[in-house]
Amino acid sequence: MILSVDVGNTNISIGAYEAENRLFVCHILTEPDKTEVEYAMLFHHILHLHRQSEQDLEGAIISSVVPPLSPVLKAALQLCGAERVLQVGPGIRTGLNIRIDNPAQLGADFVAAAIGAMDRYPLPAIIVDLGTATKISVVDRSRTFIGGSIMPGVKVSLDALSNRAAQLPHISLEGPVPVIGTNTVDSMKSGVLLGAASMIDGMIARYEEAAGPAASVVACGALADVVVPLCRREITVDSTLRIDGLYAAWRKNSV
Ligand SMILES: Nc1ncnc2c1ncn2[C@@H]1O[C@H](COP(=O)(O)OP(=O)(O)O)[C@@H](O)[C@H]1O
Ligand SMILES: CC(C)(COP(=O)(O)O)[C@@H](O)C(=O)NCCC(=O)O
Ligand SMILES: [K+]
Repeated sequence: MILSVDVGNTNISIGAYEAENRLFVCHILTEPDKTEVEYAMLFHHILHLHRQSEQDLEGAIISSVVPPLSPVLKAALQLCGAERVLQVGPGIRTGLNIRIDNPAQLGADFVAAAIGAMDRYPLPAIIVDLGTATKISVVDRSRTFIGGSIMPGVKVSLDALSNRAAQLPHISLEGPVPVIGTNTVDSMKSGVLLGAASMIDGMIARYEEAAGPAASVVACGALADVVVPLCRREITVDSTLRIDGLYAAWRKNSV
């Protein structure tokens, strides 16, 4: 069994794989102060909860945008018996050409999602990743990552708004979203959710003006389920894009 571990600024997403099969997916909170033993205990329990044995754990692949946690998670996975632990970064074969000013600067979550997209969807692909930050990027027909956009995440901007405005409550993003709000909560939902959806539609149009029509538009990230249904553009939600992309990278490096 191989674990793919995608460390974002809010959640650590974990996928377990055996040959062609994904055995389970789960998410834990990103907690930079936890030690390797604490993460090892979490991995241990996660495997147990999913009726998997630590004995079967062969290796793992990590993508991390929280640098101090990378060595901690690597050590935790080794404590659980993973002999080989890879990390997305220089020296790892991904099949993706990264053609930006400084490829080493690119967040590993962009890389993981791009590998997932080129593995499963027709190219050129536009990828919309709705995590802590909202990210949009494009992989062209020749499997080249040509660049992207980074904006405040939907929840991050909502929280910032509630924190900064004395009369605005903290709200959840569930339920119906009216276009024209007639009370504070509905007006916030309209602004934040339809605003994000319209921004994404608008950005996809601009990406296509700049890079040509996309053969696929794919979305991932925990907020994709809330925002993508509000978009006008047809977008495929693929919640396991990053962790499946990581496993694809593992396989490319294990021959
Ligand atoms: N059910 C949920 N579980 C986790 N995060 C959620 C959930 N619903 C919304 N969120 C929000 O989604 C964002 C995290 O998305 P995720 O794709 O896990 O991001 P990251 O990889 O940056 O940690 C946070 O802003 C979080 O508040
Ligand atoms: C843009 C990000 C903060 C997004 O993080 P996330 O939403 O996945 O937690 C992360 O990809 C990052 O730190 N990137 C480095 C800068 C870059 O990609 O250009
Ligand atoms: K994550």
